[in-house]
Formats: sequence, C-alpha cells, structure tokens
Amino acid sequence: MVSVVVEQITKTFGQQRAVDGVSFAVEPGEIFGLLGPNGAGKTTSIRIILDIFKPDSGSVSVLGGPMSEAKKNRIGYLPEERGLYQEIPLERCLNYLVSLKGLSPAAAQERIEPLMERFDLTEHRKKKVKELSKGMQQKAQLIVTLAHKPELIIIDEPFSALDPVNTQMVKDLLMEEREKGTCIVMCTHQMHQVEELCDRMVLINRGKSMLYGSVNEIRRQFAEQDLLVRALNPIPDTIPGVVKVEGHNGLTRLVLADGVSPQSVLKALLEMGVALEHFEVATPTLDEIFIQVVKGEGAQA
Ligand SMILES: Nc1ncnc2c1ncn2[C@@H]1O[C@H](COP(=O)(O)OP(=O)(O)OP(=O)(O)O)[C@@H](O)[C@H]1O
Repeated sequence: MVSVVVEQITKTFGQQRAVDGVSFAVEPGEIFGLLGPNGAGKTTSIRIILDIFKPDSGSVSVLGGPMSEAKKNRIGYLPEERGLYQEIPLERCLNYLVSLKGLSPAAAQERIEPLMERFDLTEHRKKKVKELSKGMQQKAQLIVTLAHKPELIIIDEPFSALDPVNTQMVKDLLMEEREKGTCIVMCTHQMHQVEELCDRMVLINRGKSMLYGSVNEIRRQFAEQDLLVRALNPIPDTIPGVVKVEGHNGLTRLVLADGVSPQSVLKALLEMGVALEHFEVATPTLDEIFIQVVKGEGAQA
C-alpha cells in the first residue's frame, strides 16, 4: 500500500497560487524529500496532506484512502511552528502530548522514557519546557512526533537547532524508522542531508513540481560532461576527446568534447600510460541542482 498519493493538487490564497498541480507518491520504507525555496508551497502541500486545508482541486490519499480522525493517530507530524507547552515540566508535557495520540498515560510514559534517555533529556525531565535550550526543545518535539510509533512521519526541518552529535542521532533514528517500513516525508533546506538520507524527492518552485524522482537518478540527469581524475604520474595536457584539463580541489578536471563518453577517455588515459588512482564522472551536488533549477536555468517538469 502506497502511504501517500498526492494527485494534481492546487491551492490559491487570494491572488496567490500557493500550490499549482503538484503530484507525488511516497511508499512505506522510504525517506522522501519535499524540497523547494522559501514560499514554494511545501507547508501548504503538507497541510493539504494532513487535511488541515482542503485543496481547490486534486486529491490526496493517506494510508490507503481519505484522511480520518483515526488515521491521525497513525501519523507523526513535526510542524514548522513548534507546539510544546512552555510552562509545565518536560516530562508532563511529553506525556500529555503523546497521550493525545490515543495512548494511556502509562503507555505514553513507557514510550517516552527510552526516547528521553536516547536524546539525553532524562536529567532535564523536571525542568519547565521554557527552561530548555532550543536543541533540547527540538529533541522533545521529535519525541512527541515519534513516540506513538506512527506509520507515516511528516517532519519539517528535523535538524534545526541540533548540533552535529544530535543531528547524527536523529539521522540514525530516521534510518531505523525507514528500516522498520515507516514512511517519512521530510522538508528541509539542508541539501546535503537530503543527499545522505532521502531515497526520492520532489522539488517545488512557485507551487509547481520541477523535479521528481530518485535522488541519485536526478543527480545523474544533471551530471556534467566532466571527469575528475587523479593519477600517480602526471596527467598529459592533451588527451583525445578532452577539450580542457584543469586543477580541481586536489583532483584534475577533464572537460569532455560533445558526444565523447567517459569510457572512451578512460581507455585513452590507460593507453597513454596514466596510472589512475581516482576516476569519477562529476556529479553536481543537490545544492547546485537546486540553485540551477530555482534560478530557472534547468527546469524540467
Ligand atoms: N494561510 C495562508 N494565507 C495566505 N497565503 C498563504 C497562507 N499560507 C501560505 N500562503 C502563501 O502561499 C505560498 C506558499 O507558502 P508555504 O508556506 O506553503 O511555503 P513553504 O514552501 O513552506 O516555504 P518556507 O520554506 O519558507 O517555509 C507563499 O506565497 C505564502 O505567502
């Protein structure tokens, strides 16, 4: 069963077309990136998926059909605007919010304790939420998102305010959830996290879907006609099929002539006696692809 199917959704606020014909599907056991610049329509799309907004047109299926009150307890949502009660102790706040997902206070407590331990929050459990640091509050919010063992997790900027150690901890947790077959939809502006974590993605710009598919496939589509090589002996200046040879971060970048394949250049290098240590087809980072697409230089539907 596909966890989320979004088909041709549109939403307009006044004159503003916030979402304009966006479609995508997310399977169980995958981490899916919902990406786009500020104001692209990501939060609006999430709110439509969660039935907070009705779309003007198009349809959404969540966990096998339309959203229902019962289904909301099978979803974990980490919203952009965080919703912890600031004036009460952390443990009470967590227990209350997790109980809202259909667990008894005792069952909620059983789920919360190991997560507080894992997130190094146990010693802070008696502190009022407002006395916790931003990173601690972020971790607490993640506990609320995950403790009821949702089948679908929708998270907006899960790594905000987290240091590298906590970021890694959250990444490990998300990868464990994926292993268990949970479906994870993640909004983030941190493209290197998407490269590391996401299986597939959609990139929205001005409400429209610009790129959709496997992260690796999208990166390959944008691969340049360049090779990055390093050798034990000097790399010749003139190589058949190569129009430019230049230094690049400790490697040598070979710019290929139109229509020349990386394999033919590899063969030429070996025939010229180059002792290769490193050979790769230069793949742009998602950051570079994001900027290229959003600036309108490489838009693909
Ligand atoms: N409730 C609303 N009323 C009016 N306009 C809205 C409303 N919610 C969103 N918009 C507009 O819709 C567009 C998309 O906003 P949205 O919040 O979905 O973007 P986003 O991709 O989540 O951006 P960010 O990365 O900055 O969070 C923006 O132009 C925004 O001003």
